Amino acid sequence: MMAINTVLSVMAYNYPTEKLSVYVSDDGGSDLTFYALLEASQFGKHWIPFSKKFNIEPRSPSAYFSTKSDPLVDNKVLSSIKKLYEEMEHRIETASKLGRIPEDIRIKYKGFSEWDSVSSPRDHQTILQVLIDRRNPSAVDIDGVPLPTLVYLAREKRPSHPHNFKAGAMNALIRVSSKISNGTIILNVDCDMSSNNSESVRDALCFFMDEKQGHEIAFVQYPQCFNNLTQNDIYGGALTVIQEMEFPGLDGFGGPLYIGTGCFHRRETLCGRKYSEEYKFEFVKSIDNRVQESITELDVQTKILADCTSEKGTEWGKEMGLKYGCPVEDVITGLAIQCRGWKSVYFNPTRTGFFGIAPITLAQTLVQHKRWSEGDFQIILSKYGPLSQGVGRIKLGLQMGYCSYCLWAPNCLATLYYSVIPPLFLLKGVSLFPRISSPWFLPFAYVVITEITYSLIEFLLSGGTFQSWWNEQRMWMYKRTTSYFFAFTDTCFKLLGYSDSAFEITAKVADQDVSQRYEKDIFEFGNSSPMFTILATLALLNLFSLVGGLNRIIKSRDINDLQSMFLQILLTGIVVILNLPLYWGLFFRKDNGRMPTSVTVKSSVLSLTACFLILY
Ligand SMILES: O=c1ccn([C@@H]2O[C@H](COP(=O)(O)OP(=O)(O)O[C@H]3O[C@H](CO)[C@@H](O)[C@H](O)[C@H]3O)[C@@H](O)[C@H]2O)c(=O)[nH]1
Ligand SMILES: [Mn+2]
Repeated sequence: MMAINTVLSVMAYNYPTEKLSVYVSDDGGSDLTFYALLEASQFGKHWIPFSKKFNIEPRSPSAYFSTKSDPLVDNKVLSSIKKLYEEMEHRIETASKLGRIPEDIRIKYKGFSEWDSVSSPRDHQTILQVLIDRRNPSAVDIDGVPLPTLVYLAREKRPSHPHNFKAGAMNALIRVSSKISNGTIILNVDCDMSSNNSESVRDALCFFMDEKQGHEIAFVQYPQCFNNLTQNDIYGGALTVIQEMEFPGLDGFGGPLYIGTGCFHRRETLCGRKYSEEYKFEFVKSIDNRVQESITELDVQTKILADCTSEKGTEWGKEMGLKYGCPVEDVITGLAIQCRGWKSVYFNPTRTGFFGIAPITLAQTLVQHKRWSEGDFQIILSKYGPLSQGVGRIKLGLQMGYCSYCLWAPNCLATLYYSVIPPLFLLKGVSLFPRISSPWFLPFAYVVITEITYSLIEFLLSGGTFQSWWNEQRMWMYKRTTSYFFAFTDTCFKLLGYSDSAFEITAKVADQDVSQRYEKDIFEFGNSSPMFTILATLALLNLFSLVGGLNRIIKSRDINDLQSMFLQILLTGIVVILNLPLYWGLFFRKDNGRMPTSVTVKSSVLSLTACFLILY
């Protein structure tokens, strides 16, 4: 349902339907997805004219039905379309509960027969189905207006061939679409990211078609916004500062990063074309570049393009399309495009362009950030990095901008050091920082105060609240000590040739009680990931050190001790306060989202051992 809401939202853009084609890549290779899409193509015949007639926003049906009622929409029409939607939803959900397609439908559409030869999602032939073909005169909505083309693609997958994750899927789509509609501009969205603004296509085109500067622009990136964030945003999912401060900043140095979704690309640039001054694209001439072959011929010719062997001996994944071998295919591809001389644009209109789904558990968030920081770190180490290929090709400011993300992973070292060494030495009674009365205390005080004030001001100016800033500080620490740490070590192993990096998909569905806890801003631990053991060990280590250290100082009744230990007490104290929800999860919670007992035991043993080792 989520995916077809995305599809319907982009099919209903305010844009001439005969110039709009929608391609769905199903890397799961599931007949249920195909079935859902088939249903969506039928429902679209009602939905598209409805949304245009009443000019509704947003155009994802589920998002629209959950908004406040719109006085301009005829109630009778609304309830009938809502009924159609709910019936469709019911059919799709029944089919997915049963795990199979109703027999009558299966017989009616010959497309389903493709699945007779599918043995598993990772081992099947290419399945390409044109669900709505605009060359077909009967492909019209209930008012007789042509519908946008709709294509389903499950590229071939064989265990013997690397499929290259999302980048591989995108490249297959680029090739297949070049044979069917060959649009000049490609918008790419994740399956969970629906359009929230029906003008986005026209808006983006304004940049590309600008008479003075349009020809320099390779892609127009919208911010990645989420509509499932909670008020206090305990997992820092809003990425507030990145979207509101950093990306606009990068825009001034040649343009933002490509972040994989909500992005309009020039097809040609994405396929590897270099920028040149003389090159001016003629939009008018190229309007009718659709392919004229009949659908059956097309099918055979086009299908091959999504086969495993179609990339053999080509530049796909290297100089053409999205690059392979990096967990953040988007960022590395965008950087390569900018290094070829192109600019990008960051566009953040008042009416949000797209809404996606942010991870709703701590584990998902940390895994996502592991992928990001690992990918970004690999970029800087590769020959395509901002400090290698980027030198002289992009502006210094942009190089620095890329570096601030690419160096996330090695940043774990400093954070791990500060969350282990100062507390342990506090416990032992060894002072590591200057005492308050010393002039050397000033630089430390300066750094602490300015860093905190700056980050708070930046956060508030970006539209965040104090509470969510505080929560973000916790996530800052958690990401550095786990996601970035694993990303760093995995990359080192990879360099030594021990492992390979993959794209771990962010979960899109959750148990009801998980979602409920998320909505109440209650931390979700609930699994025994090694990341949680690290977090719990560090939290306990700081707690024991703080208690032990303060105890020693109080007993000694010496003000000098307090003076010389002040910074260590402050640091350890902040870590402990930030970790309050974690202690709660370790010792007091009874629900399924608490820390598993195994983590409690492991982390207690580890932290106590560290404390004993330093003491004795
Ligand atoms: O083998 C794969 C893996 C992923 N995907 C698709 O890639 C998209 C993004 O995957 P998701 O699991 O939602 O990852 P996120 O962490 O949310 O992705 C963010 O980070 C990625 C780079 O790491 C970018 O590509 C995404 O656009 C960006 O939203 C989804 O539509 C997936 O269906 C594939 O098609 N094939
Ligand atoms: Mn996602």
